[in-house]
Amino acid sequence: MLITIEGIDGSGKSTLIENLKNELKDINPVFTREPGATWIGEQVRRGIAEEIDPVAEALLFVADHAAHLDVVIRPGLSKNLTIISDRYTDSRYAYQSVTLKNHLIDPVGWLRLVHNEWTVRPDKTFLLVIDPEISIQRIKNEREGNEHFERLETLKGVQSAYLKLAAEEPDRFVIIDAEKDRDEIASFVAGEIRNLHNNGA
Ligand SMILES: Nc1ncnc2c1ncn2[C@@H]1O[C@H](COP(=O)(O)OP(=O)(O)O)[C@@H](O)[C@H]1O
Ligand SMILES: Cc1cn([C@H]2C[C@H](O)[C@@H](COP(=O)(O)OP(=O)(O)O)O2)c(=O)[nH]c1=O
Repeated sequence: MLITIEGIDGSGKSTLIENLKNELKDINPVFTREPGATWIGEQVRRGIAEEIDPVAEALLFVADHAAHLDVVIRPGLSKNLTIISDRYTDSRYAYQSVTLKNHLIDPVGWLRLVHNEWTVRPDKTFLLVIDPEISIQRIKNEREGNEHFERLETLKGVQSAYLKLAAEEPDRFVIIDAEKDRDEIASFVAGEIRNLHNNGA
């Protein structure tokens, strides 16, 4: 089973994942992430830091995804493991719909074509939703915040793209109020994943 955790920068994904590692020890899921599950992730990070051409950047994220499927996702699913990924394809549909909006007429349509036929659809996606002003504040408290995605206007656009995706696939997406207490969020998501795991087993 493939579970993904999505949300804008500073929405609390890493915090949630760390808590899930504790709460789901009995299930022993595989924790993974995009970008960065393979060496291609290092090139993606370089591309982000250098603010390379948005089409080149998008295709690096796609290359990272293809390698991630090959090395982690498909082998894990074939062993019937429960996989939890910190970001996945919806990150592309949400972020690149913003970064490519001045380059392509229909960025999401283009991205769907690029992924079709080889990607693997998640069984469930938990989307952390937060006021982008609050997420920016959270990020500022802990890091420099110079990644080019970590800008208020960008994060507002990314979040509305995420919400549109969630509205299109209500059975897959679970929307989480990311402004709630972190322990409350973690125990709710852990409970949902445990149920899915038990029903799928
Ligand atoms: N539910 C929460 N309430 C308040 N602060 C939170 C919550 N979840 C995470 N944080 C804090 O917000 C910041 C960003 O969280 P993080 O998990 O790194 O987000 P992301 O991985 O989505 O970028 C961290 O300082 C973290 O401690
Ligand atoms: C997976 C993915 C991430 N991103 C962005 C989101 C993040 O701002 C950035 C780096 O991802 P990530 O390492 O998850 O960020 P963080 O610094 O919060 O741990 O890349 C995309 O634009 N497209 C994608 O397909």
